[in-house]
Amino acid sequence: MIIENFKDDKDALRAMTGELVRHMDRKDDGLPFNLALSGGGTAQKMFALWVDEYKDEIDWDAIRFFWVDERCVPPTDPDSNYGHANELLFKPLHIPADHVHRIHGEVEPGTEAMRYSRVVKEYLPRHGQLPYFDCIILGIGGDAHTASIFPDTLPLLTDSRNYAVSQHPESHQFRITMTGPLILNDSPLLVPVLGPGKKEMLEELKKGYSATNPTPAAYILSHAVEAYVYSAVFIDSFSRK
Ligand SMILES: O=C1O[C@H](COP(=O)(O)O)[C@@H](O)[C@H](O)[C@H]1O
Repeated sequence: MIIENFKDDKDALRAMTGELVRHMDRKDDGLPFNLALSGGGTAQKMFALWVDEYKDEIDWDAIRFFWVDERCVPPTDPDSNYGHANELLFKPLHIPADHVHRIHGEVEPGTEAMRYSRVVKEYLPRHGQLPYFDCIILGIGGDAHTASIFPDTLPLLTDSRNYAVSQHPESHQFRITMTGPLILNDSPLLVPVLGPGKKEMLEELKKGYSATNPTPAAYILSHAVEAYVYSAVFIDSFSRK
């Protein structure tokens, strides 16, 4: 895991986007680039920057969009991760609907987690037994949750399903989340960490996953083959193999 600190959110997102573009350039099999998006405030900033600065810099037509997680609400709900991507990215860039594979947050969560697990299984190539994304953009919350795997839903880190149902510990909102084995199936993890209240959590992350720091983010970042954290929350840059 490498954590690099930048002077502000935009610079962190620019560095992350540069790495995304390098991954796209390296892919030379002529097949679509399968990208898994996260949601939340960080993703909203990222979409706005992409439209402002990367409209003509990224081959948008080559990308097929998937999600790391979704809140179980309709797409028109202000909480919908797809809803933000649609308003802030897909509509402004005229992304074709058949390039977007969203999680149906409006459907019964258990049924939808199974359906989306199948979609990903059928659509994506495999590495070993599991589907493989060309890049996963992963977020981390102030409580060190990642995807929608929260400190009180740790079994999802080793769940054998591709996607499963989770629940936010405070709001009790249902979520559908990619599970640990799929997140850790060799896909490059690009991890922008922006927003207030995340400094302490990042300092803890540097210590790695242990009995005293058993958080979802620490588990994922400690077990990932390649994970790069782009932050702007004022910690020293850090690298650990
Ligand atoms: O609830 C969620 O939170 C995380 C982090 O979001 P942020 O607002 O702190 O940037 C996000 O990665 C995840 O996709 C989302 O559903």
